[in-house]
This record gives sequence, C-alpha cells and structure tokens, in this order.
Amino acid sequence: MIDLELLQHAVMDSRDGIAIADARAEDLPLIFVNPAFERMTGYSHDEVLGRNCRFLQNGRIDPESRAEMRAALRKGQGFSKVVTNYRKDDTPFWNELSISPIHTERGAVTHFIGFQKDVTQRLLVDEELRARNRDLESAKKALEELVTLDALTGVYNRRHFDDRMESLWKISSRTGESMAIFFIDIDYFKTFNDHFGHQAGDEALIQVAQTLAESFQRGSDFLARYGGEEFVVVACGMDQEPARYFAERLCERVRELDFDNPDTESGRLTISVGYTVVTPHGGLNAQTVIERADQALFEAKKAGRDRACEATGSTHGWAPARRSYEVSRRSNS
Ligand SMILES: Nc1nc2c(ncn2[C@@H]2O[C@H](COP(=O)(O)OP(=O)(O)OP(=O)(O)O)[C@@H](O)[C@H]2O)c(=O)[nH]1
Repeated sequence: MIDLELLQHAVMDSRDGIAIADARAEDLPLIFVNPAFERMTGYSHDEVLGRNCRFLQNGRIDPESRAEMRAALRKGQGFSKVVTNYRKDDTPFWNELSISPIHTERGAVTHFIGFQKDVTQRLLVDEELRARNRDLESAKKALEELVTLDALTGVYNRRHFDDRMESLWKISSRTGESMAIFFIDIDYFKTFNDHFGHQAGDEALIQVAQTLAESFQRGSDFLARYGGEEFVVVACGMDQEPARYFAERLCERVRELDFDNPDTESGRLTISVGYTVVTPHGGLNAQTVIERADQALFEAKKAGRDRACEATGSTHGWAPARRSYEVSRRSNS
C-alpha cells in the first residue's frame, strides 16, 4: 500500500484544485479543498467548508451543465465538463471540472472528489487561434477575389476567364456537351463616356455586368469582363436555339436599362453580341472558338450594332431603323 504521507503530498502539492464533498450529508457539503483550489478560486479552506460547491457559479447557473451534473451524481457516476466558474472576486474562469464518486465496497457512494483545472488561458489561446484562422481565411478569400474578380464590376476578370475557359473546354470535350460563347461589347461607349463622364461610364458598366449576370444564372454559365467595355459569357450545355434567344434577350435587357447614349440609333445605351455554339472536339481549340465569337461580334457591329450575330454570319435581334452606320470602329479593348 502506498505511503499515506506521499499521498497527502500529492494532494496538497497538486497544481490542480481538489475538492471532496460528503455524499451522505444533505446538499453534498465540502469537507476538504486543497491549496490549489484556494489559489484558483480565491476562497480559503475555512470559507468553503460545509458549503455546496455551487458557490463557484456565483448565482449564474448554466442550467444545462447543472442538469447534466445532477443526473450523473444522482446515479453515482462521474462527470466532466468545462464550465464557467467565478472566483471570490467575481472574475470568471473556465474550469475543466472532473468529478468522480468514491464507493464503499458494497457500492454506496460516500464522497465525490472533484478535480478542477483552470483552462482559461488555454481556451483564450484557442479562441485567439480560431480568430486568427478566421482572419487568415477571409484574407485568403479577399486575395482570391482580387486575383479572379474584376474590381469595378465584380464579375470574373480576363485572367480568370482564360484559365476557366481552358478547363471548361476540356470538360465539354470529354462530355461531348455543346457550349455557347458570347462576346458582348457596349456600343459607342466612348461617346457615352465623352458625353456623361467616366464615372457615369463606370456606373453603366456595373449595370450592364449585373444585367448579364442576372441573365446567366445557371451554375454552368460563366461571365467575365474581357476588356474595357467587353464581356464574355460561356454557357455549357447550351444549344443553338436557346443561345440565339439569350443573345437577343441580352440586347433587349441592356436597352431596357434605359441609359441614354446619343450616338446610338435608339438613343439608348446598347450592346452588340457575337456568339457561337460549338461541340468541342479534337480538331477545334478554345482559342479558335473565342476568335470565332469575337469575329461574330465584329459582324454585329458592322451590321448596325444593338444586335446579336451568330458566328455563321446570320444576324438576329432587334433591327433599328437603318441609318448609314460607319464601318465599325473595332473596339481596341
Ligand atoms: N468609364 C469607363 N470607360 C471605360 C472603361 N474601360 C474602357 N472604357 C472606355 O470604353 C471606350 C471604348 O471605346 P471604343 O473602343 O472606341 O469603342 P466604342 O466607342 O464602344 O465603339 P464600338 O465598340 O465600335 O461601338 C473607351 O472610351 C474607353 O475609355 C472603364 O472601366 N470605365
């Protein structure tokens, strides 16, 4: 049997608080606390003797922990949990509490022995680490957005489009799914800027981008700002007929934004759309298809703007009363 004096040293010198309650007396009064308990709680041995340990909750009882603890103790079982306790001076601390019953040989519970560890510092460090991780995560997200999103309009930028187009192309090549690519350019945007100012131009770009984003909302659709006043949309799994409909609808929706633009036929801000629908295969590459859609955009400009033109050469969409359009000043964006 281990030396009693040694056991006494272990209890009295323990860095964790130890408290013993009498399980046979009413309301489980404390009959012993060690010096670490006194240091941790600020209460002296004499102050706590005969009292139920609930004084550590200082009246602010966590009903859930209390119910759990009561249920365990009633059944003569152990209990462990991190609970909020209060020192004598009312400062809170997190107590990693572990209570074990002491049984007689016949199984009756005579005492409960509680081990208390002040884990406040550890939890604060954990919380600090979690907060830092959260900060890092949001910094990472902000950085990713900075790299992939266009700062003005919030849609993807050209760089991200180039990466994504390559992977979408590969996926569609494997699945044999069709793909529609739309190039969209605001008409006479230089005039708009000259007339209303660069800030109004920025606002118009934001509104146009938003309109395009609202028009293409499927998860497989991908919108990016390709250059100054030029956008590109890739819609995977879209066939020719819906592509034609979408392209025409885009022209309509931008017109309906109702921005004035003195140089266009309708007097409103309009766009031209060039698009192509392809089924990726080995003999075709993404770049060729992009050029094809871009060429269709050029045709739409040449044919009078505010319209959609498919890469085959057919034009669709709202046809303004003709006037002698100048040959398209090809956007240098
Ligand atoms: N406000 C604003 N204007 C921009 C931005 N990026 C490009 N632009 C303007 O867009 C205009 C594009 O002009 P052009 O390439 O001549 O084309 P356009 O006047 O739209 O004529 P078409 O495309 O031929 O119909 C230029 O005046 C650019 O300064 C931007 O971020 N904000």
